[in-house]
Amino acid sequence: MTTSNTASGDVDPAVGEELARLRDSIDNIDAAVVHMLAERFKATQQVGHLKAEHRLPPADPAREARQIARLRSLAESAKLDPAFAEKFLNFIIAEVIRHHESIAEDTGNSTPPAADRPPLDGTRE
Ligand SMILES: C=C(O[C@@H]1C=C(C(=O)O)C=C[C@H]1O)C(=O)O
Repeated sequence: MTTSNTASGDVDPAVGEELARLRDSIDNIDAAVVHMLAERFKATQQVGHLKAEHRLPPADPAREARQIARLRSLAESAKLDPAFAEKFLNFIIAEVIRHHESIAEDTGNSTPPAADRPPLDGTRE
């Protein structure tokens, strides 16, 4: 078996260089994720204000179901675990819904609990 550590306990310089190169790449990706999330939240904040203004409910479960199906499919194509992609999207959406609820409260336009909400596509049973 090859070892990447020297007798003194230091990491082999070649391994250290490879680790640093990979970590540079990870740092760039993390920065891109943060910037993309910031842009996404800017857009969802606008949706939150639009919904509050028009007394629409903060959450739209039908839209979420479509997004999850789409993201799972994209994840499969990209060889990313679809269950992880779904959990990640749900985590973000939960935060967005919290923002929308607080925008609605601040606007004085809170909507009734989910069971009493009309569907967003305009259909009523
Ligand atoms: C942003 C919206 O509001 C909520 C948040 C969503 C999201 O973060 O993608 C999707 C659906 C809604 O539950 C929306 O209705 O489009």
